[in-house]
Amino acid sequence: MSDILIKGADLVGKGRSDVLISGGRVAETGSITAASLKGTGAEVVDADGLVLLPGLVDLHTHLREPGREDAETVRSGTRAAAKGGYTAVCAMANSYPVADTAGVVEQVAALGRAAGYADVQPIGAVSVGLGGERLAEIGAMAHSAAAVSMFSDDGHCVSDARLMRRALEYVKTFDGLIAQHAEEPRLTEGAQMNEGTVSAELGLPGWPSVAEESIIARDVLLAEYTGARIHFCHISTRRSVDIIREAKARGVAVTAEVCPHHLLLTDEAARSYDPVFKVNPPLRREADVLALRAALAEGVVDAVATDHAPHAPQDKDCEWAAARPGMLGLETALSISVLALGGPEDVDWDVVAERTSRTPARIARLEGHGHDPIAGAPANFTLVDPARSWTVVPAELASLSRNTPYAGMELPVTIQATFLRGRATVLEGKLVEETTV
Ligand SMILES: NC(=O)N[C@@H](CC(=O)O)C(=O)O
Ligand SMILES: [Zn+2]
Ligand SMILES: [Zn+2]
Repeated sequence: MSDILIKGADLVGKGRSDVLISGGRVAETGSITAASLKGTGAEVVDADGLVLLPGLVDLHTHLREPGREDAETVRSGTRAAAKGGYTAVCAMANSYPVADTAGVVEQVAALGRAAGYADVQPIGAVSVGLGGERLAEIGAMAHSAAAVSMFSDDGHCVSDARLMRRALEYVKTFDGLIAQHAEEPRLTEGAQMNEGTVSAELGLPGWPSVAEESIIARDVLLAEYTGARIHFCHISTRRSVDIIREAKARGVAVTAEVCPHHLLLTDEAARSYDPVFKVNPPLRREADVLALRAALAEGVVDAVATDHAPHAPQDKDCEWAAARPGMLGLETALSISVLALGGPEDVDWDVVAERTSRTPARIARLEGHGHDPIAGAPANFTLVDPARSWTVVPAELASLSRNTPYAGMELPVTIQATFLRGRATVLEGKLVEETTV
């Protein structure tokens, strides 16, 4: 692997510098001339006008392998991740078979290594088969080669309070984390979209905010009682933010993520009856979007997570009620995050780095990720052009699926390059086709 000299990048928005990468780590920063490197064979990457960020880390990715390789594979999903500026993704457990044993999580991690586009950290299921009844082999997954520290039944809520209590007590023994999909199932039976005036007008059964908020309130109390860490997936309402803010003020070990689509889109989109806008939790009201944006800027919401949820055409190109919930996210997340945090000209890149990389890396205990470019740091970075916008063309996405809600939209900022431990996975905005680990 040859050395790489990144010339003239704006380091996390704090000023221009060169960065020399050698042996997968940052060797040196400052002013480094190409001439002084003569003979070392360093590849020079011109980063004039580009912002260098720590490689993005996604706490919530559905890679669909094993089981639904028609919608996504570990390889196609991590290629989408690299294109989106990600160097690490946490793979949700709702595959077929479910990732509820050491064997499955080890397989997913191995597929990630073989593909070589981003580090894949498997998330283990909380309950056997996501059934919500018996704890999965949490200890075996934690102690496996995949070293699982995050557990989630995502797609389903751990609605049984006793099971949640036991799961929290268990993961606390090894500093693990439960990531909860907060949805009280009795309040969302048959639900199709956010419960409100739009659902009433469209005649679609509603998914009320309180179904999310009541579980978050309960689980904050269980986390406080057990002293364990809890993380809330894809929070979508203003009152969820309030509950989390209050819990944090009391010192409860709670963290939360928000998805790009909940920072931009509202339930008005359902008027099109286009199932591309069907997602769980559903798109909410403008007031929720604004509260989530403010909470993300403030840090009450700790991280942006994509909830990248690829679906095959037959599961999306059908009537609204029959369609599966979920939308693509990896290739558009940074653009939407920048929009939600003030737009490309006013955004604080340090806040972007905090919410999309450093904090999620800390939450998932991914020690090699979320580091700024200082000497000795692992070279997991992405280079962003803040001045170049792009138009989302579904057919051009690296994902195997096409269910993006942003088709045809012009979005700010483009990913120019991504480096995974000093090796380019994306260069000049394009995937590097040969990746050898
Ligand atoms: N978000 C979704 O609408 N769908 C997710 C499941 C989930 O995140 O709950 C999926 O796996 O498709
Ligand atoms: Zn979920
Ligand atoms: Zn999900």
